[in-house]
Amino acid sequence: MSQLTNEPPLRLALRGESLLTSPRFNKGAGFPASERRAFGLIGRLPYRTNTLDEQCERAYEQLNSRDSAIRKNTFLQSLKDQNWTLYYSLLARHLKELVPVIYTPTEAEAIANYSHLFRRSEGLYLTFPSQERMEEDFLEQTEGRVIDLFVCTDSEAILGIGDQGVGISTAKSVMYTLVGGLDPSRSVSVVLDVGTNNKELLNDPLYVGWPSKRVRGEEYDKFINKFVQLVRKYHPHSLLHFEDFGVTNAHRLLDRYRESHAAFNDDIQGTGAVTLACIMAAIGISSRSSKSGQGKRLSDQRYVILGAGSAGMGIAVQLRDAMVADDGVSRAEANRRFWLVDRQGLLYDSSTALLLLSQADSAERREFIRPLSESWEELVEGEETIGLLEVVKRVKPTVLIGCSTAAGAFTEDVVKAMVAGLQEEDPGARPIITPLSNPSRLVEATPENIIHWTEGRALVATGSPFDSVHMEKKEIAECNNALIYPGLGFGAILSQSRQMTDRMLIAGARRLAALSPAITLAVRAEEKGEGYEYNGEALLPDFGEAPEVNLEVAVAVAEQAVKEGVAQAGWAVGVGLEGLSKVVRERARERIWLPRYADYVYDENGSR
Ligand SMILES: NC(=O)c1ccc[n+]([C@@H]2O[C@H](COP(=O)([O-])OP(=O)(O)OC[C@H]3O[C@@H](n4cnc5c(N)ncnc54)[C@H](O)[C@@H]3O)[C@@H](O)[C@H]2O)c1
Ligand SMILES: O=C(O)C[C@H](O)C(=O)O
Ligand SMILES: [Mg+2]
Repeated sequence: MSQLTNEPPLRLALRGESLLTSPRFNKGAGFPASERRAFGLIGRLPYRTNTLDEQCERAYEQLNSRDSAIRKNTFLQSLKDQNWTLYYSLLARHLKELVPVIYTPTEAEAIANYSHLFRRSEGLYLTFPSQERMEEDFLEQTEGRVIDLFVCTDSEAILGIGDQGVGISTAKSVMYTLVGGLDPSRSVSVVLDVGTNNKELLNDPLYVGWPSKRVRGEEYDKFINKFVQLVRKYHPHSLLHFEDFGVTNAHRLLDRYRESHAAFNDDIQGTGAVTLACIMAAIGISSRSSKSGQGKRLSDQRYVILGAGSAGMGIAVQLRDAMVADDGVSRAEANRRFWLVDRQGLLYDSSTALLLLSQADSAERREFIRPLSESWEELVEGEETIGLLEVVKRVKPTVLIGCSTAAGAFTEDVVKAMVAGLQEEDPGARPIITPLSNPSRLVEATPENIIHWTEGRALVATGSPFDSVHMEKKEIAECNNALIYPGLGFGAILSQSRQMTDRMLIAGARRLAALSPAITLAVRAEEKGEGYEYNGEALLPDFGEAPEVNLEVAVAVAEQAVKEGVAQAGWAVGVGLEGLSKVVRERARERIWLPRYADYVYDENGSR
């Protein structure tokens, strides 16, 4: 028995060098004397045994001797290659500080330099020219393993930095463990290498991916399908997470697979869910601040979204679905609350706009196209594009969302026009502005600027982390899908849901919104019968609280899966609604993986 955890010792078949080079089981200087003897490690390690605390202290010192975020990122990557327990313990102890180092925004730089920083391979690389042997390669790494999660990418639209050939899935998997509590030995990061159209990479002799133009069309679909069918055949209960696929494939693939497997597209659904939570919280604050009523309901708002790609459409659809579910409005009515602006300006039914649309896969977009009849005619005479500023002046949005990759697109003019439009109705109105493009340098406007241009009135959240703004002490929430997807995924895995349904996503978002610091304070004040005034609290919980928050999200999602009858886990079958919450929470707590050393005994038939 482990003295710390009361768990039985782990039976291991690895010894000596193989144990020290297994990141999953290695303890480095943390191996106690008894295990050093049993596993042939005495001469392989210096004398003293360190505690995990001491190891973390040493690793933190080493990390801090690196002077830039990218060098810290590479150091942490090496640590992960050596010792998972130490890596995750260190991250967990400095969560808020280190999430931006291993994930957004530093991960963008790491991926852009993937081939030059490359040291050790990680995960499963499935490459187009080797597709004949895909099953063999897949089984080589997965056979006999229990796998809960596959995170796959074809790297065509990495964050806002475009086609990177290979990258991203490992950083996403790390967040599943770090904040979602998923056992890292039960997840696989998959690179689906179908080439790249990035000329710099193609011309780089050190590029490690397949140096060929991107495969498209039927051949591409067949390749992806082959992979998905392997996942379905060998791991039918796993969650299949799609990340950073190009806009022409993202929706299509999700629609194709989501009925038959628990498939999830993070850029569409993760972003949709975290933004829904953020907007719910923001409306909670704006409606309390506004005299004439900015409106309490999602359907009371006017939304302008810049960038109608995977994220923009995911957000529109998620907000729309929540309006239909919560506000009792029809789908058509809810669609009319949105004005989508892309490269060609407002999406409206002019011939040019439709021609541009037909070049992209636009089934989702079509529902949101504005009819020309709504008094834009005089504006478009002789010119076909209706730009963001004009849209903002006309629409007077209460919510402005950016997921365009267009750095600085929310100009002072745009933001001030939004304020002016709202103040016509109510001088106390609070514009809700969320520039979500990543990494930080692509943000549509910095929080600092937005807060100043709006004289402190705006409610702001961003995609990448930003410091708080001192004017009126505004805390800037990070509205990044990593605040919710680990919990959404854990909920689906915990319940072995056969699908990730829309209602599971809404349940997760609703739970996250309820945990908003700004809302929590408002509700507390009201419960005590005290007056409430917004004082700049963050709209969403901080990443430092992400593990607790994601546990709550997971519980909400798993509960919803049971209620909807899509949960297939043994514990979920036949469990009644009464006491469901308690059962789900207990199951979740049992499943959470925490970075700590188990005791080992040698067994030649044990794990390796
Ligand atoms: N905060 C988050 O959690 C989160 C999640 C997903 C995506 N994002 C960010 O959102 C951005 C978009 O991601 P995506 O996955 O939707 O990419 P995408 O390529 O699918 O979509 C981008 C869209 O923006 C449009 N666009 C490009 N330039 C524009 C301009 N100047 N004006 C208006 N529209 C323009 C493109 O035509 C496209 O439709 C990225 O920067 C990404 O990092 C953030
Ligand atoms: O990766 C992130 O930080 C969020 C999102 O998935 C993105 O593509 O930007
Ligand atoms: Mg992404």
